[in-house]
Amino acid sequence: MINQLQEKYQLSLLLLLSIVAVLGVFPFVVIRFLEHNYVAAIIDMTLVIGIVSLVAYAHKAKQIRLVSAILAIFINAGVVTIVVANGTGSFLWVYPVFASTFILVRPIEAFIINLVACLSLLALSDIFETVSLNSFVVTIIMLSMSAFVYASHGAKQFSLLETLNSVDPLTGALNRRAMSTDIQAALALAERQGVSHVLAILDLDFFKKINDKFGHAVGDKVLKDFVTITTTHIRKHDRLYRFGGEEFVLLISDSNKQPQAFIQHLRTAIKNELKTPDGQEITVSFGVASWVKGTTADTWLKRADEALYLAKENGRDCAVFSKD
Ligand SMILES: Nc1nc2c(ncn2[C@@H]2O[C@H](COP(=O)(O)OP(=O)(O)OP(=O)(O)O)[C@@H](O)[C@H]2O)c(=O)[nH]1
Repeated sequence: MINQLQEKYQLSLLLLLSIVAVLGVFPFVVIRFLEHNYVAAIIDMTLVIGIVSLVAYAHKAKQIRLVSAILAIFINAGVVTIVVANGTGSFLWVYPVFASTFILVRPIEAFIINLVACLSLLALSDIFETVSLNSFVVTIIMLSMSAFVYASHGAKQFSLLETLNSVDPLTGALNRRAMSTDIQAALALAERQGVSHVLAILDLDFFKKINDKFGHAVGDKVLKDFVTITTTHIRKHDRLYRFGGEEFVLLISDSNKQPQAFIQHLRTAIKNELKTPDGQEITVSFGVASWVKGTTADTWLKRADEALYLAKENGRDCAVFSKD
């Protein structure tokens, strides 16, 4: 969800950049033509057309990160070219272009792109015969450093927001919001490409007794331990979500061809490793439902929940697979 928000934000920045390019650079294309400075006019025109085309492609293909990176390199290369070709007449464009780079790519990437552009300017342009090299170096370092600090701060805040939005604060498992988004994505993948997933609800057995006997704080620790243990036994692409209380959802990706064996292995591993403070084993019941054609998020969870009910009825510490 936050990722979608970030993509929309990045896309709106790209759109803004293309508007600025058209409104800010295009008049110079006309001015350069009128001045018969055709080289500069062609470079400016190439920049405008390149920026607008790349942004249109990003909008259509949703390749926002890739296009942003290409655009960052493109505008830096563009500003170096125009300064080399046009000299001090285009020199001031270096500053807004360097600052814009931090909007397009990660701070460290922007810093490197700026550095390469800066060194290219020093090597290729003769503007430093008229512009003070010391002033240029100091002002450009100040600009890049300020933009770097500001962009890094923004990136950290975004990552914190992402964590707050998608992670259960007690256990560190993903939360229900993330689960809803991922289930929808898994359903779309299954319908489009036949990449199916298995969904399991995991419920700790007699958890209330643990709370009653050892207190809520120990209950909390058991939940945390459960997440740590489970996470070490699932693969990178599998996802564990806290569904509520002592109930968790596991979304297992298609590449696991033997979900039954995997679930039984996981159940045994948790039983062997998850303990009460006095060393008693804690067991877990599983209700498991594979994706079938026509599955919705609600029916998938319902089938897993019904299977879990049967697992509890069967005496707990077991996994029941939905038959439909
Ligand atoms: N410590 C702790 N306990 C919680 C939390 N959320 C829910 N619980 C407790 O989990 C317990 C769930 O109890 P039940 O629904 O009866 O389930 P159970 O005792 O595990 O029994 P079965 O599921 O039938 O095996 C309740 O006592 C809740 O108070 C939590 O965040 N921390």
